[in-house]
Amino acid sequence: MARRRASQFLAGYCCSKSRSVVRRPPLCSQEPASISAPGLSHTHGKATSMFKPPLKLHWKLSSQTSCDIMQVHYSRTYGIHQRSFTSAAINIQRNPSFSKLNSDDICYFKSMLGDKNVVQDEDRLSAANVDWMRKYKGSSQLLLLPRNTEEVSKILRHCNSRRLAIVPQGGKTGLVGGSVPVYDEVIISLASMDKIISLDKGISPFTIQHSSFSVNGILICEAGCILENLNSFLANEGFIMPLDLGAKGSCQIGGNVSTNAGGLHFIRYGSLHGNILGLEVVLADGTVLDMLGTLRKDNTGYDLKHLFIGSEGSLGIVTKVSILTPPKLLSTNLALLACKDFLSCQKLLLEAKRELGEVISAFEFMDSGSMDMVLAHMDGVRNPFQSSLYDFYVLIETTGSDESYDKAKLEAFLLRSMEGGLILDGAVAQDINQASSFWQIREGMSEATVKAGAVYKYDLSLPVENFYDIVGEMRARLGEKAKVVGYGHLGDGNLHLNILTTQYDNNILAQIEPFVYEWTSTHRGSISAEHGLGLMKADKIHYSKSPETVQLMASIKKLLDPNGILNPYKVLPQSMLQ
Ligand SMILES: O=C(O)CC[C@@H](O)C(=O)O
Ligand SMILES: [Zn+2]
Repeated sequence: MARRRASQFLAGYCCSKSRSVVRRPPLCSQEPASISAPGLSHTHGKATSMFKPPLKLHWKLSSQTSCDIMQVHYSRTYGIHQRSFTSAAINIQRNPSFSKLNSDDICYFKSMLGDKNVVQDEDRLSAANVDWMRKYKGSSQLLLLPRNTEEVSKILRHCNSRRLAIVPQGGKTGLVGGSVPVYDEVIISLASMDKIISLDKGISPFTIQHSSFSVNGILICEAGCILENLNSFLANEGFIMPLDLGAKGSCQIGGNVSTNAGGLHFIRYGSLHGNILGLEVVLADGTVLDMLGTLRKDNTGYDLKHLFIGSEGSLGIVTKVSILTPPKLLSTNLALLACKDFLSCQKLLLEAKRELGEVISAFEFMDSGSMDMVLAHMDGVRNPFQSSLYDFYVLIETTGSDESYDKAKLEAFLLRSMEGGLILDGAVAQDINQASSFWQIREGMSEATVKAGAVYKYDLSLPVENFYDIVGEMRARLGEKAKVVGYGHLGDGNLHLNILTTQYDNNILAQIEPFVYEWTSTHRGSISAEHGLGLMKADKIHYSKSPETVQLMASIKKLLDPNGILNPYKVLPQSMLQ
């Protein structure tokens, strides 16, 4: 790969018109289909036809692809079976203490929710029983659609007294089987609870029943609000959500909170533990816990909301959320860069933190296998570079309030990095369409892995110095049997290790696990950085948490949900709870 001269690299965007790039246009954006791309140093003449209008990503697979995956899975792993896992290691029996639904239960739910919110229709049930990857599948006979907290409370009170297990369901975009039933759990969908209750803008706050304080950018909404809709609403008011995910078009804020989702802007805005100001949660017995505060500081007793953030619906159902929303800044810049090795990516991160500091709003990374995969499987995603593939790519987004200063700062940083050899090639988005097309590459990764065939997914937190080693070790272990790719949130030390094969195979799985968990544990990493444990890793928690810690978690679960009806078989080993 030829090193580019820095002057070549910078020629385009230095001379280009200064335009801020705004990510993620609202739905139905009417951006022009073609653009001139003076800023893409290696895409002159190519970009105009290359970049298409932004596509919305909803993590919905075409039925053809989905069926193929299901078929492979069913026929090769379990035959026709009500449970559908990629992992033979998951071998859980239905909890015998749970009751089976009867006609009285259905009558009760219908009288309380109305017929149309008590779903027994086969098609809708089969959609609700399976996760978006079509890897995890339950056999629930009932989907309930409560419209408010009171209805959630009544459902839980009834289910608890009858010992009917339940699974709370948001947008079903999870990757660890946490949001679908394992057996016949009643599915409680929060989709109908999608009201925005208030936004305190700090100037003329709406009336908020829980607080009369006026602090900038506090949104209160119901749990079923779709993340992207919240962001669109906030954009008009001058704010943004502190959270951004590839699945934003489908995922719901209640699910985001329950899984403590991380995503693309974590490096800037941090964890939901820091951004959630309050929650309303319904406990297993129907008790409504009103913790819907809007205060930045509140040390009165234990801060119980944190128990529910990331508990994956195993301790209670989140029904309302109060969240800090940062101001929407006007200047956004996005650069897609190619690096020769992982060490360069690491150094680039260090230098970027030093030189760009807090204006960095995303620092994403992908290896050449990931790029190759997304180009092969995602329609409309194009390689913005003329060279075939580089070994590593980094996506840096900066967001600030001073357009010319931010742009000049980023340009100077890129120039220095290129001269220092950390960057081989690069492109800076010149407008919204180019920015969207860069993000499509990164945001298309997850869907591409599923379209590529059978995929084993690992979501690891690792010290940056060991971050990429596991990819090499896994390649050495698996040889030709699988394609191993790595991408993720380098700025947060979060690697998405994806192992792609043509079909799910227990021999391959045995070569991956427990090795991947042991390796992560040895390097003092986490086996669950941002996707949760769900069903996939409930019995793997000990790789990242001490026995005493897991024991305390099990005690808390038993205290809050003595009958174990909330999202059973997930998060903690079943053996500790029955
Ligand atoms: O599919 C994956 O492995 C990761 C999904 C998501 O967390 C992402 O960062 O794209
Ligand atoms: Zn991620």
